[in-house]
Amino acid sequence: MNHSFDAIIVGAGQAGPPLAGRLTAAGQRVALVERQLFGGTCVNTGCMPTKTLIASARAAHVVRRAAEFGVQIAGNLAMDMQVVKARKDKVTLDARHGVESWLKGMAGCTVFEGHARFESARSLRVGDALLSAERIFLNVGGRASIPELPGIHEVPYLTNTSMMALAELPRHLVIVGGSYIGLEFAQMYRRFGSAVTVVERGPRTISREDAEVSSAVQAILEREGIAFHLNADSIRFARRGSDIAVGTTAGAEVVGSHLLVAVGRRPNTDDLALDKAGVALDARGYIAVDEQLQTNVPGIYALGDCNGRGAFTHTAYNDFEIVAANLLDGANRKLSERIDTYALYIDPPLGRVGLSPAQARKAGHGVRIGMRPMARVGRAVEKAETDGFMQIVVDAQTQAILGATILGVGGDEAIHSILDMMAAKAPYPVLQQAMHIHPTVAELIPTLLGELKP
Ligand SMILES: Cc1cc2nc3c(=O)[nH]c(=O)nc-3n(C[C@H](O)[C@H](O)[C@H](O)COP(=O)(O)OP(=O)(O)OC[C@H]3O[C@@H](n4cnc5c(N)ncnc54)[C@H](O)[C@@H]3O)c2cc1C
Ligand SMILES: NC(=O)c1ccc[n+]([C@@H]2O[C@H](COP(=O)([O-])OP(=O)(O)OC[C@H]3O[C@@H](n4cnc5c(N)ncnc54)[C@H](O)[C@@H]3O)[C@@H](O)[C@H]2O)c1
Repeated sequence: MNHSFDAIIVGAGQAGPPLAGRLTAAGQRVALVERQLFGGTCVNTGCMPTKTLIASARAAHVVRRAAEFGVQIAGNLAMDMQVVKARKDKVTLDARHGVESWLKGMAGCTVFEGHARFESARSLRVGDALLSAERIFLNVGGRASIPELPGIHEVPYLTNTSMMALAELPRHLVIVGGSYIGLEFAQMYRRFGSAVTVVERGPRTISREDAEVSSAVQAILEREGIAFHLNADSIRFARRGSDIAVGTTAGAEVVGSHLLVAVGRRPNTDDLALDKAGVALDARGYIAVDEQLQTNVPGIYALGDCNGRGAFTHTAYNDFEIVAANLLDGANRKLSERIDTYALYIDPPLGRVGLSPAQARKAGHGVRIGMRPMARVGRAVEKAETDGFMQIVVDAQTQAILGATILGVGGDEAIHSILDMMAAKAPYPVLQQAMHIHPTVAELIPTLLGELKP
């Protein structure tokens, strides 16, 4: 069957559904294709389920510390992993059904459930249906990358996706990959009560961060009892009875009951028949896009994780906003105008915006830096959560705020105070002179700016 539309959207992740909303509201006839779960990674196997599980893990952590706050609890703490999973499943399912029913009830939007493959630059096949349109938007996301490491196919391994079905407490969870996914799961399962070991090939965890952030994060996690094997240059896997042995360095191995592989993600670009449309990939296999998110083929756009220009829900959503504004509102928004920002949801969280000190120096800025341990932040002291530090980097000549790091309680929220000033292109004295609410973490940001050092 042939179907003609004004636009085809492939993928119901973070950019596709809101784009369908804007295009149909503008009177366009839209086809939206989803092959698996509405809401994509964030809703089903990424942000939402992990942050829900992290909330359960934090509850356990707070209970363990109860006596410090004068709260006496009789008996031992016990996790009911069935309840933990059921709570996570409900949050995920509610969100998935919300996206699905929104799209299926959207006037002007026809939903096709199946795998889409290009037949030409203007058409895609989904099962028996051949869809054609002048504009095609790819929001196909990515999946866990599983490299051909020695022995990987001889052992049962988990990814962020299969972790979602786990309803038991691993005796010993070994996590290969010490970055965002690995560290969030590491602390979560340690707090649930598992022994946890992180095996990382590089010399430090979260290697995109400055070394002082990596070491502070590792120290926080080690204090909770998580073991780290860094510089693991002999990663290999073997069965040991019902357990799994993970080779780390020459002659050394870690044996655990469960294995999570979290060594990065790859885009879902290999099964789209992009060659039939002539869409070019970059060297890493991501769909190459210009400042407006358009591919080398006019009329075909790529949004979200599949374009390699961001790897977060907010970057996927921002891609949607740029495309919608340019196509429907006559704007000229550009990808390069957005400011990098994200959080790592260990507890306390790591909030990041813009350049780190090392990145700023590398980019040629003369820098001044404000730095304060959370132990000198009243709000953190009151809450007895004094791990971490806050740090801000400004340009010594222009007074522009270049970036900031808040590793500490409330860091994921407080960082927005700095992000928004950067978006407004305000020089740092504007933020320094703002009166902030006491007692908050953010109230120390003006203080930090009064303590800048070269
Ligand atoms: C464990 C984990 C935790 C995370 N935590 C956070 C976090 O806290 N904060 C944050 O900002 N980001 C987080 N992320 C990243 C975030 O989930 C992703 O950046 C985001 O979901 C990307 O959205 P997207 O729309 O690009 O793609 P996706 O959400 O992956 O959506 C793509 C959709 O396209 C569909 N699809 C693919 N190919 C086809 C095809 N050929 N035909 C039809 N349909 C197709 C897929 O089924 C999928 O539904 C996390 C990721 C993981 C894995
Ligand atoms: N809070 C958040 O926003 C959040 C949370 C989780 C994931 N995410 C997104 O998901 C993406 C993927 O996260 P990730 O942690 O899987 O990947 P990553 O690319 O950030 O890190 C992969 C890690 O695995 C290590 N590694 C690679 N090969 C290895 C090997 N053979 N043996 C041992 N270690 C190896 C790397 O050195 C690196 O530390 C992130 O880029 C992020 O955008 C975001």
